[in-house]
Amino acid sequence: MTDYYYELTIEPKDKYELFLDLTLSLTNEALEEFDGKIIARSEEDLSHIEDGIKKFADGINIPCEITLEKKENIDWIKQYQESVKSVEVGKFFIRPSWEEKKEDKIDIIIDPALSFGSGHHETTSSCLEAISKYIKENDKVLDVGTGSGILAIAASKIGADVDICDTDEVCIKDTKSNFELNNTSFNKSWVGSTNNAQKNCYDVVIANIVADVLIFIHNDLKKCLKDDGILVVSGILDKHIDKVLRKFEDLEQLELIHKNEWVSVVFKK
Ligand SMILES: C[S@@+](CC[C@H](N)C(=O)[O-])C[C@H]1O[C@@H](n2cnc3c(N)ncnc32)[C@H](O)[C@@H]1O
Repeated sequence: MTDYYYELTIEPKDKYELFLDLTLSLTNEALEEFDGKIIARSEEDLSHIEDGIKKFADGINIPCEITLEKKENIDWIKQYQESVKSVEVGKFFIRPSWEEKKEDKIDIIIDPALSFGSGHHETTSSCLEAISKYIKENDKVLDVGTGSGILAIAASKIGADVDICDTDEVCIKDTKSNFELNNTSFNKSWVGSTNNAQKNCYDVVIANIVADVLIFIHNDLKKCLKDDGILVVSGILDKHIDKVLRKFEDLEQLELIHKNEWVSVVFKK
């Protein structure tokens, strides 16, 4: 890509089609037509076309405004990449694949995609803090509502044995490719929720969903936990925290993490 491109704008006051045909015959570039104007863009200088059109307009005595501008080329891919930033949370450094890893942190690569979970959102970063603190090697972990798979990847990088589920099939697909990208693996995956999970099976269950869904699935979340197991629930707006806490009153509350208006809670069964 060159640093500059040329933009030629032709605005004939009459016989528009004639000018259009002539411009088409003079360049191989795609033309834009807008508001009675013909616009050609090229990384090559277009002054020979400007001259030709001027001579033609003078020859047939039709007024025609012609401007040729040299404009700066913008590298849109570079601009987009610069807008996607890495983030450091707990033991983890989450980065897009085009950024360098950080030596003293556990490396997680998540490229922007449709599924939720880049590490920037308060709910995800609170879960990553909880994972840093509560998950140990060989723990059996279930990530409910895995999204991009970021939390499951984090747990697997600590050495946990991870299962994943999400009601959205696309998320399961994205999670699989993100696991490959991170050169790590999970155990089981399914499209669906905690009602399909094995009972009394997990040392840690993480669910970053929303308050209403957490309330709806609260019994299943508890059932799949082992006795003494840890449950991390997240995605709760602070105005809904009381109604969520009421559903988990039978568990011991270990920690409540508040980030802006978002609350996450860590319980022990
Ligand atoms: C806020 S995203 C969390 C993504 C990721 N775990 C993170 O922490 O960034 C919530 C995810 O939960 C999924 N989800 C919604 N309802 C669910 C349910 N009842 N059971 C399982 N997953 C659900 C959504 O499809 C979405 O991918």
